[in-house]
Amino acid sequence: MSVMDSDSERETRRRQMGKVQLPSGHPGVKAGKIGVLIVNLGTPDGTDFRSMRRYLKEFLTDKRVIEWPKALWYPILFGIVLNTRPKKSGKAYDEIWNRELDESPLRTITRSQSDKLAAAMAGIDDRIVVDWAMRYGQPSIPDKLAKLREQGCDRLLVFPLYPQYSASTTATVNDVVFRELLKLRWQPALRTVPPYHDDPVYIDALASSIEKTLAGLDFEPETVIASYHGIPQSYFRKGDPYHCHCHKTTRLLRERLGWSEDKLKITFQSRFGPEEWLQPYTDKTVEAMAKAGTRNIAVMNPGFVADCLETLEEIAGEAGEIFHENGGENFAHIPCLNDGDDGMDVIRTLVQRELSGWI
Ligand SMILES: C=CC1=C(C)c2cc3[nH]c(cc4nc(cc5[nH]c(cc1n2)c(C)c5CCC(=O)O)C(CCC(=O)O)=C4C)c(C)c3C=C
Ligand SMILES: [Fe+2]
Ligand SMILES: [Fe+2]
Repeated sequence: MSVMDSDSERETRRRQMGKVQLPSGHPGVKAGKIGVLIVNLGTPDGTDFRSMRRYLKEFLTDKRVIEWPKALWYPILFGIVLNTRPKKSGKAYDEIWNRELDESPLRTITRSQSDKLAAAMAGIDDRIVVDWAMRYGQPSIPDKLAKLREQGCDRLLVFPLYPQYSASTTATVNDVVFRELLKLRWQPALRTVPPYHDDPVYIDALASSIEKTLAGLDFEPETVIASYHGIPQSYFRKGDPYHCHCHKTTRLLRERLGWSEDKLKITFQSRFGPEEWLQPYTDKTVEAMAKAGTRNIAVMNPGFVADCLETLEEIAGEAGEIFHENGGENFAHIPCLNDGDDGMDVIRTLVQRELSGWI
């Protein structure tokens, strides 16, 4: 027995261990566990056209992601995007696919983060059950919520793995969780992890990852670019705090490293569709810097908790090519925090903090 001491908790534990005889006709009752569900964006099951189309359809029909009215967006989505994009995106995923496990790196890394978090939490409170899910694709949030409930979790902490809040990422994870709870008679008590863009544990982990990567390079970057996934300008104008969160992370990181604005620049990547997105754009910045005579750069992705298509293919691959094609000499990609010690320290610290009062 670890921290469980009250009579009702002891009773719950006895019930879980099968020591309590329920009266006949009484439905099975499982309770007393605390679920922690970490959630990242999503992943196709394969790089083939059908898998890619299924994944993109789920993703791009989410009203939080594409805010255009259905009457305008669906003819474009079903008439053009879902006929062309699956092939193009499938090719890009092919370049980074984890062939050993036949899955995307995002799925591999998220599962490992969950396993490592489970191991860390087991030493803290044995009622905690850790699991992971994807907002789009598999394993789905509804399936994992059902599994946690079946295991007796009557308290739930959901962790959308996005340091900077955006309606297109954080809110859409929470939406699915809230919608699922609507269906339950016996709902778990619910908490969600808030954005942590300015948390010292996160800023320290980023600084340490920069320092470690730079120490292993055979060149010194004149500039390090902090490249974040973009969102349309219109979302920002409607009040999404994402832009401010990205800027604050970058400013705190600069202060922590003692660097100037020229040494650590902020940019936004992964534009999609015809709208104007947050600027400056990463690809245009890398091109302009190379053309203007910068020879050595490194790019990091502080907004991504795990390496994925957007960091491995778009930045380590494409942005590196753009830099070299325009006269740049040395380009390095600083890996995401992933399941390394610094990254796990961030996840574990936040989970432990948000569970306070429950453990
Ligand atoms: C309007 C479209 C999109 C918005 C808004 C958007 C916001 C957003 N996305 C991430 C993180 C990731 N996005 C990823 C892939 C991806 N993103 C979009 C579109 C929007 N994203 C598309 C169409 C795709 C699919 C890939 C492609 O076809 O290009 C991923 C990678 C997933 C993987 O398996 O590797 C991540 C992660 C953030 C953080 C964000 C807003 C803040
Ligand atoms: Fe995206
Ligand atoms: Fe802002």
